[in-house]
Amino acid sequence: MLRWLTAGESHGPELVAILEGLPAGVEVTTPEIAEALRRRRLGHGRGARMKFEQDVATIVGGVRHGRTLGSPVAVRVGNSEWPKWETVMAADPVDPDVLAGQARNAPLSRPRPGHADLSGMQKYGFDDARPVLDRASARETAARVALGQVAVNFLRQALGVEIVSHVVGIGTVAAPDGVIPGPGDLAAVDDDPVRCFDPETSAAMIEEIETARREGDTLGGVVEVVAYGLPPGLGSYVHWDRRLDSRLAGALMGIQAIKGVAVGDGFETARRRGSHAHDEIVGETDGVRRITNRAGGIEGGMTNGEPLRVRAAMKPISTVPRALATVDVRTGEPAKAINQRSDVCSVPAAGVVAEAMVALVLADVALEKFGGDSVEEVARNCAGYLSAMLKPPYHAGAQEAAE
Ligand SMILES: Cc1cc2nc3c(=O)[nH]c(=O)nc-3n(C[C@H](O)[C@H](O)[C@H](O)COP(=O)(O)O)c2cc1C
Ligand SMILES: C=C(O[C@@H]1CC(C(=O)O)=C[C@@H](OP(=O)(O)O)[C@H]1O)C(=O)O
Repeated sequence: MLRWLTAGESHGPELVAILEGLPAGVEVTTPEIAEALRRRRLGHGRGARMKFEQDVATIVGGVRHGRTLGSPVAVRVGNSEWPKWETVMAADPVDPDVLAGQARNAPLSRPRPGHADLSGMQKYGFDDARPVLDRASARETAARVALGQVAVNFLRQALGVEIVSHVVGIGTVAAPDGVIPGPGDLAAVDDDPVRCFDPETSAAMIEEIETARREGDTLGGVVEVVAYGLPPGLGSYVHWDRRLDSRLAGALMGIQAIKGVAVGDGFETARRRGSHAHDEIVGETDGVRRITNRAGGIEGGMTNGEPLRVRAAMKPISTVPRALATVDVRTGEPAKAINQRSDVCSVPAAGVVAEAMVALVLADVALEKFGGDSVEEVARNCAGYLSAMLKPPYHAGAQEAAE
């Protein structure tokens, strides 16, 4: 079983992330993790903080000379802005006179609609939204992306799996169906300002973001993650919590602001007749394949050998510059929500986070299926499974006749 945990606040000194259960021998370096973190900062529509803040990645456990040891992998993602926040966010009590002089330390008493602020204050008994928003913030996704890169390397090295993501919708602008990046197209996607694989749609998306910015508004959208090279049979139909689709949905919904997940053609499939909703199977000399991939590579909660395709829908950024109505919790009077600097649209970044979550879940189900304490052992187990896997025709006589 693969487990992962993150800790840290948005304006704290650093985020900390641990990945436990990975085999030994996965090649991974600090520059690769730094590159994944750089990609997460990409995208037209990101706010000022993305420009001046640096993520400082350090691997502090589980890796030696560029290879995992089989022990927990621990990564720190330092926040270069920490000196500005040090007093406000200090772990230990700070002299009240020193704190009184800090503008940043003023209690945030006007909770922002769409954020965790108000419910978090009620739940944990805070009269200040700061401790809530600092952990609820999507800054935490940097820690997940750092671990996701380790999972990406494992999947590539053990199974030859490649993961790409792209933006398929921003606001009401949608990319045409069927325009999907191939396994080697990630750099091409990243070159686009909104990480959209269709140039015409990309231009319209940028325009949409600029219009929202001018109008003091924010946007959401839809990202798609595609994984190539997965063997059939990862996940299972035998119990709800072993279904790969359920685990992917949970992991993607666990990203801040994700409000919907669709596997394959998702909600569109519900509008079709059965004759046009499923993927017909044809025999080939070396096995079987589906003529279409409407299911997105998952049937019965398992991979079916076709590319995995999963989408996540992100709500518009909650900190709307044209500030939304709220209540000042000190007075109970109507107020405008706190309005710090913020992204107008973070959908391209959410795509990179979604890749990480998909990679972690796929690494988990791959290890469940193939076990193994080293990358080589996992690869051997997978190769053995594939070579022994039943291929049509199944009955013994036909197999013998074919041989
Ligand atoms: C990559 C990424 C960046 C985000 N940036 C911002 C931001 O700058 N401002 C903001 O208000 N919300 C931002 N969000 C969204 C908030 O974190 C999210 O709306 C909030 O946590 C509440 O969402 P929830 O109801 O799903 O928890 C971002 C989300 C992601 C995934
Ligand atoms: C810091 C990141 O994203 C932040 C996510 C975020 C939120 O509310 O989720 C709000 C903004 O931070 P602040 O409130 O300090 O302006 C974003 O910049 C990041 O992605 O690294």
